[in-house]
Amino acid sequence: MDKTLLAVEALTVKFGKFKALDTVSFALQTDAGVVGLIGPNGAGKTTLIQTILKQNRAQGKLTVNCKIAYCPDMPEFEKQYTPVEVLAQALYLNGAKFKRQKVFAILKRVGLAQALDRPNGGFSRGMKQRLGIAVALVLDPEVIFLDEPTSALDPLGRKEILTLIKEIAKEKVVVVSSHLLVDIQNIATNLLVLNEGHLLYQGKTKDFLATYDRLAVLKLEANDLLRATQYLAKAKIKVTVVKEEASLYFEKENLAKVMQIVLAYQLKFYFCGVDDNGLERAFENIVQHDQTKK
Ligand SMILES: Nc1ncnc2c1ncn2[C@@H]1O[C@H](COP(=O)(O)OP(=O)(O)OP(=O)(O)O)[C@@H](O)[C@H]1O
Repeated sequence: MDKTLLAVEALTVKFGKFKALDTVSFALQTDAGVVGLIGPNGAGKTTLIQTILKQNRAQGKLTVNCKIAYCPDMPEFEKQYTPVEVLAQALYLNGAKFKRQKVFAILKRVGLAQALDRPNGGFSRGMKQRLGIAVALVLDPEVIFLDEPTSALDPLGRKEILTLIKEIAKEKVVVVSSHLLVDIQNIATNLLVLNEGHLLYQGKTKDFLATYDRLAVLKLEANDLLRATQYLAKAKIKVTVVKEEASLYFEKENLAKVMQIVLAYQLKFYFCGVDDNGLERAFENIVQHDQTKK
């Protein structure tokens, strides 16, 4: 049965008179998978993580029924330490025993098997990110918070870390805070959406997209853009034309009709469907219509 690992009720955090978090309530169950924690700059994401890690004074109720680990956006370690030594130190500082087999297994899992004996001072950002995740994993948490895990990485490094996060989330809850909404859309099954200290949404990513992003896109060869616009207008399908992208945006519910027209008139197209930017559009919509704003 799914267990509640962590719950916050009416959590409020003030810095002086300013409320960085305002009566935030949510719960994380064991089956939450990857949870995307998203919100504009200053929304309160870091404050929320720090408060859950008990680094801030807060009003409200915080219930933690599990072990939690945290990895910052740019993890740094004593430069001369090898990954094995970094993990040994983390275990030592947490009063846990060093188990060679376990440490090696974790370093292999995060993709550092080839760098076990190298001082981390020479590691790339991606490797340091992996080491940070390994440190979090070695403490056997049930929930891991990752702050901006892909922001400093190149596209390949980003992809690898996203795959690793999905893999870890098969057995743990991974809360990922990020501004890279395409990444979040790709990995998060659930979302926490914050704006100006208020929690605007918690729930499934797919329900969030269904509610706040109603658009699908047809990407065409530029020569066929005009023809496509005319045929769709004739079929009374409302579209938004983005000429520079040779794209037409329309309501998702018209997808089947649009496909029929595309095929019937043999329009040359690259893509027709729901794209990777849905979360960005949905996020803009919910933030723009935030009713909690005074
Ligand atoms: N120690 C502090 N003292 C005063 N104000 C603070 C403190 N920490 C955070 N704040 C304020 O609280 C608000 C929320 O900040 P927080 O860092 O949690 O936002 P965030 O969502 O993590 O933003 P970003 O995406 O920019 O990292 C901001 O207005 C910030 O200036």
